[in-house]
Amino acid sequence: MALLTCRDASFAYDGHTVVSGLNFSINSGDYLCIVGENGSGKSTLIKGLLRLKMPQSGSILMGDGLKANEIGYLPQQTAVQKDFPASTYEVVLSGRLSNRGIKPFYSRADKAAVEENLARLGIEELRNKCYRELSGGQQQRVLLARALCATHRMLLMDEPAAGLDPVVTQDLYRQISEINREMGITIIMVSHDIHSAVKYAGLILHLKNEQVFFGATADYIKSKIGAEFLGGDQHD
Ligand SMILES: Nc1ncnc2c1ncn2[C@@H]1O[C@H](COP(=O)(O)OP(=O)(O)OP(=O)(O)O)[C@@H](O)[C@H]1O
Repeated sequence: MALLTCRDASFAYDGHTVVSGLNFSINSGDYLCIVGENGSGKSTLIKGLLRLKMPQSGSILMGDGLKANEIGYLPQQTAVQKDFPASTYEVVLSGRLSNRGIKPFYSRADKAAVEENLARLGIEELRNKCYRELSGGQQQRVLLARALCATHRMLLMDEPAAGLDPVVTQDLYRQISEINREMGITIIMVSHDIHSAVKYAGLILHLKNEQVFFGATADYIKSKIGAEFLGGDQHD
């Protein structure tokens, strides 16, 4: 069975439907990019996949033994998060909170997971630095390490490269791609960077307040909607 299946799902705010006709499945190891113009429903769908928002109609099913606490999340950063007064180490360690259960202290396994993910993202030397003093790209790496501490199965990301310069953005996308290929972690990412989306993702979901495309990236590039979106101006 698929890891996640959206079946005829729609989402609404105060009874007003903002995205509908969602029908797609994600299998273990997939890399999906959700694309579309501003206000097309991408973040709303992410909230639905995280179970923070219930569908107005239809359903979202988890399969393959996936549990809600096995989904790591890399949010769009708010000003408050950027100013968080904790060290890199503490921020990454906090990714283990959902696995800790009722134990009052972090275990040796929790600390080992932090070391592993600091190393994986090449940020060991930032461990004692205050999170708010890091650059935007470094902060995203720390949040990625934190999300990896929470999951071995699926990462959801809402525009992880927002506000980063092009070089740092490409580095971040490369690292995310490695995490997908080398660790087999399923990636679902909202991206405004359509060119990077088609470069790295195997699957594309295009929203326009309804699902207008879901399928392989190669087919998306050949489709009318894909060609238009790739050729046109990005509204960002
Ligand atoms: N909390 C909310 N209450 C009411 N309407 C909302 C709320 N959040 C989003 N919306 C509306 O739902 C629609 C979809 O918004 P959503 O944030 O999902 O789009 P998006 O594709 O992620 O946009 P962007 O690319 O700008 O981030 C928009 O019309 C938005 O105004």
